[in-house]
Amino acid sequence: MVKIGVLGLQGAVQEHVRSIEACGAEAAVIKRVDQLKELDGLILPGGESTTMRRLIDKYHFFDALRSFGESGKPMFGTCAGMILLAGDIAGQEDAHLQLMDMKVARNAFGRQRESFEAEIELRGIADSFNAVFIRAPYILETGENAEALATYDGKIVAARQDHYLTCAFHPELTDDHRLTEHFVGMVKEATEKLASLS
Ligand SMILES: NC(=O)CC[C@H](N)C(=O)O
Repeated sequence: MVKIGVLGLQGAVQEHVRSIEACGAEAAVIKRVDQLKELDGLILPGGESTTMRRLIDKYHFFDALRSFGESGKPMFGTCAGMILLAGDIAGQEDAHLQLMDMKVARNAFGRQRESFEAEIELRGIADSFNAVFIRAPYILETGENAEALATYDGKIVAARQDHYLTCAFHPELTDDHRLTEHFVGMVKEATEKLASLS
């Protein structure tokens, strides 16, 4: 069984744990850097990216999170987690982990639409998926290696690049676990591949 962590510094942590377990994988809340080495994959949850970044620095997670991704272990960033993964953030000089080749815009759906739900198509994953958006970002552009998996209102709201997965909404807040299941599949695949290399 693969073990998937949820970065537990801030945000929607428990809901992701429940969702990982519903997909038949083992889940762990990660609060210390040394816990990362037990993991096959990691979810960066939704919450507040600025606060999360402050805590990442405070608890010395920054380099460890980058190395985790660079070692080939899958990461899934949801909402604020998408902002943390992005290589470029509109209107901001410094991005955070810069593990995914994409430019994102924060709080991008506007004030009138702070939170909403929408049915979207997740390419290759679900024809119709109820997506919960909360002060959501979206992807303005993706690099060559990234593949857009979903759009809403003409904006890219989910993407995959190699072993990185990201979405602008909160898949952990409904009982539809298909996107998390997709990530669990990515983790299984990567774990087998990394084992065969070692
Ligand atoms: N629900 C969320 O994760 C919101 C993200 C938040 N707007 C941010 O910039 O971090």
